[in-house]
Amino acid sequence: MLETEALRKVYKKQVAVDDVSLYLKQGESVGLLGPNGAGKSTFISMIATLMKPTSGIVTWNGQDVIKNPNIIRPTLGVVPQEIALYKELSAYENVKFFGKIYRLKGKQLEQRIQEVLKLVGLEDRQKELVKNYSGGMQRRINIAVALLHNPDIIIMDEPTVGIDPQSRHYILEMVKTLNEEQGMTVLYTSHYMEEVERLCDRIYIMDHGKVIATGTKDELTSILSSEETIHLETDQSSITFEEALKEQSSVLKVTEWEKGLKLIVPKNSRKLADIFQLAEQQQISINSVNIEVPSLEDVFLHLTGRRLRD
Ligand SMILES: Nc1ncnc2c1ncn2[C@@H]1O[C@H](COP(=O)(O)OP(=O)(O)OP(=O)(O)O)[C@@H](O)[C@H]1O
Repeated sequence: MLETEALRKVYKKQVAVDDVSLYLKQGESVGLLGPNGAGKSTFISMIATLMKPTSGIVTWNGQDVIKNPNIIRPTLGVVPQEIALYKELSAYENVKFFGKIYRLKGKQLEQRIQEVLKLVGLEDRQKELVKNYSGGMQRRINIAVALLHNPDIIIMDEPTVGIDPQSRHYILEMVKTLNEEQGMTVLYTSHYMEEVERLCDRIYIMDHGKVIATGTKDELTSILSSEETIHLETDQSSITFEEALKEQSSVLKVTEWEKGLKLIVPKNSRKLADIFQLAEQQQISINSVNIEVPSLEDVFLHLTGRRLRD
């Protein structure tokens, strides 16, 4: 088990990670969900022994990782956010270079190179120079490098940011396979709640350096189980309509979404008739109404008053 206790990092005066306690059991897939700047990269740099914490504890099977980084390094694969590859070399040459750093040799090295290239779906294009790869393909090679030494745990820092949909789909499926079929323990950071919902058994929601909620998706959304979300699709935006809705006693929150307004109301509050009446008074046409169970995005909004992607 990998565990942190009150892990903290202060950069000059900025508290980037504020006493975060988290655990990862063997074989679990755990998500760290939070907006940009929440402290996710700093947190995982500390558990990956790439950065010293200001205070706090990291243990791997009960042993102190900060005092002795070598107890975790051989079992850990880290996929950083930045692409860390030699662009003038081919994918094969890159993976081989890093394999040698992991002290793999000869037949074993060749075998592992081909296994990881196959895993990331790029074995057919391994001879091409990395500079000619798309951003998504480069990310996949970055992941291949992290898997070379057959780690038990993989830590991925927002691996799908800014890449093409095909590579994104490939990476998500691969993470699922690594976890479900090969039993690899996964720590996956993202600001895309749908990725974390899809991949992770348990989720930590982080904001401003702190863990603000944790649990399974069902446990987290049950924070809002007494509420439901109404999506109103309208043909125009209207501040007065929005304000009128906010004044309704049983409307808890009103926010905008791309096609209209999103309302959080107590469950079964039977607000629809009132909403339609208000819309008519304001001469707003409602094109569709959709009542939804809450998502992790709603949980984040509820806890912080902001949207995840602000
Ligand atoms: N080297 C540094 N020196 C000073 N402040 C830093 C440094 N690295 C990060 N920070 C600050 O610490 C906070 C947390 O940053 P961090 O990169 O860990 O967040 P994040 O959740 O990973 O976001 P992102 O996805 O944008 O990287 C931010 O406010 C950031 O500006």
